[in-house]
Amino acid sequence: MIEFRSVSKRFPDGTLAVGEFNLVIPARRTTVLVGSSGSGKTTLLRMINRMVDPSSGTVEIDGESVQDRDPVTLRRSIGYVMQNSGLMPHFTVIDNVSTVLRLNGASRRDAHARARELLDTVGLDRALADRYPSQLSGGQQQRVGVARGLAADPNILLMDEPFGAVDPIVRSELQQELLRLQRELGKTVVFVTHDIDEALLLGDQIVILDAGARIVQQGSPDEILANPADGFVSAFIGADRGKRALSLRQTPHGMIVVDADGRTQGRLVEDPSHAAAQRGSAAEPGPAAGGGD
Ligand SMILES: Nc1ncnc2c1ncn2[C@@H]1O[C@H](COP(=O)(O)OP(=O)(O)OP(=O)(O)O)[C@@H](O)[C@H]1O
Repeated sequence: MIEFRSVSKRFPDGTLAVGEFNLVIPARRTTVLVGSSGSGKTTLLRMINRMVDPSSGTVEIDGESVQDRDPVTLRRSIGYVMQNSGLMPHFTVIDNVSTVLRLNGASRRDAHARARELLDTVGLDRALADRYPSQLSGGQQQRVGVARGLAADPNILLMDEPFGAVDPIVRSELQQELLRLQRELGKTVVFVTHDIDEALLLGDQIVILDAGARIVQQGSPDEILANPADGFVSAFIGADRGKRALSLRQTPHGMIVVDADGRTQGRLVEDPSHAAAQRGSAAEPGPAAGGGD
């Protein structure tokens, strides 16, 4: 678990990037920080691994203040994936992925063996291991970035707009890969994005931020979609637009679902898993059903 307690960050030029910020980030879940440009998302992320130190307040990991940890060791124990992959251009893929392992003392042979496994984990062909970053597509570079972030098998993975610079199709593939990885690995992921659709897709917890990292709303995707806290959140999630505002319409052919523009989107069907759960609970003998004669 990561906890921000009354954290503020004022940069030397006087900019207040984060003001009195409090948040609990649960372990083994994905928390998405979403907000417009300059709302302090990156600053928050970087305070977790001490790339930025708070001006006041504390950031704790499992109850221990990160200020009490050596910044270099702390940084190597936390995965960090950024936009444009942040790969070292003169290192091959395999060397980029194995750098942290080597810094942590692994032999070259062991580090490379582990790095090859990581290429499998993120869905990259091992044949790419000896290429340089410039010889990869943007999507492949981001996968290498994720492999590198996972190299030290960190409990925490910080992701700063990792899919922001790739085209929409590749972006969607990478999002699906992250969902799969998260199901398999169960890391504590803190993910920063501008994109509310990405936030709703990936987040177990979503934190919507305004300037100065003021929390406008925090909750699960369901909670936020069903109950936007105010007009700002409604506008941000597009609550009244397109597929976010579905309604039922009776037609001569049956009931259909239409979007905010009146375009047909589909029909209502029973959710099979929900129906099965309902049947299961109906089959269990309730208190009144027991006892008999
Ligand atoms: N080193 C710095 N010195 C001064 N001001 C800074 C510094 N780094 C960030 N800021 C300012 O702090 C505020 C928050 O920046 P931050 O990068 O955390 O926002 P963000 O939400 O991640 O933005 P974006 O989505 O554009 O990346 C901004 O006003 C920014 O200009």
